[in-house]
Amino acid sequence: MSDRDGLIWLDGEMVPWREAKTHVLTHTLHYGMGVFEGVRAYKTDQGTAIFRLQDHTNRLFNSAKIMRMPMPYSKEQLNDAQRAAVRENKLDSAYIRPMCFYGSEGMGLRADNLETHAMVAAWTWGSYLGAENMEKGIRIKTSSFNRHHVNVTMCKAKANGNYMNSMLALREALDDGYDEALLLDVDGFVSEGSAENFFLIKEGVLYTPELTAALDGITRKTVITLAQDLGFEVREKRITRDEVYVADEAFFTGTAAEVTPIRELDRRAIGSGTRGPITAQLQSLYLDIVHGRSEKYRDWLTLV
Ligand SMILES: Cc1[nH+]cc(COP(=O)(O)O)c(CN[C@@H](CCC(=O)O)C(=O)O)c1O
Repeated sequence: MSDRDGLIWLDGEMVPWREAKTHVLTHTLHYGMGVFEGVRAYKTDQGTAIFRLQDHTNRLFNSAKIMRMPMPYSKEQLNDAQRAAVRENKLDSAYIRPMCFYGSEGMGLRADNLETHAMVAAWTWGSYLGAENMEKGIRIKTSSFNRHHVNVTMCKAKANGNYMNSMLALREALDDGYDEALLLDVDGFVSEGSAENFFLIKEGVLYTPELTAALDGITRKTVITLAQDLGFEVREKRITRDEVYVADEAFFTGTAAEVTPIRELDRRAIGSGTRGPITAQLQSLYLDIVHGRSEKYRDWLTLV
């Protein structure tokens, strides 16, 4: 990722991509206390637009607040940085990664002179779980790793260090031949994917786990709104893995994953074993919206 042309926003300046470096004694590199976002910009007939930019920036600031990381920039500055990262790199569509981290001002857990730095990079990133899987659906397994207990790390913060749990779960799933992991919470109820929120559909009703150990996903919020606008009932509840086995449909949501159908959990086909009809309807509407093809939800788009 480091050897490419382009520009990265770093601490208020656009710097050449290859020069956007940090010291090996960067505190976050050692201890994982940093916060980040995953944001997508899409090509629309009015130009390139970022989906729910303000919501993502709000969550970034909330994550920093939870981690008690002082933020040296305003929300407006971070919004402008994300728009600039897409625009200055001349990207029609992009995955945008804002990240705030502690620098190399000090080492050790007791370092009291740390400064928060901020970077924003943007690059082209296609379908997160494979274009063909957006129709066929993915195969997932229940992970042997639980999602964090809500009082171990802070699950409403999109914090760098939380993603060791995600990587352990995802790598186990991939090694076992699956496309993604489904993580249970410490009580054994379904929480979320390694980088996605989870939904199932049973007899026309959508169910999604109560947030607790899961990230408060922006795509999850979006899909709940869309489903309700389409007249579907959406319930947040504790979900067991075997409720997924006998569900009619299931899917993941996320900025990177968008709306990705799940066709199988733990070698049990879900419903017909492919993308279900309600999943297809929500996926199609979501993709119309992010590409600016829906007037009703245009407020969610910010032109770069
Ligand atoms: C743990 C987790 N849960 C749910 C979500 C969905 O949240 P939202 O994007 O606001 O709908 C994400 C986003 N995962 C981001 C990082 C992916 C990565 O591989 O890095 C993303 O989708 O951009 C998570 O990381």
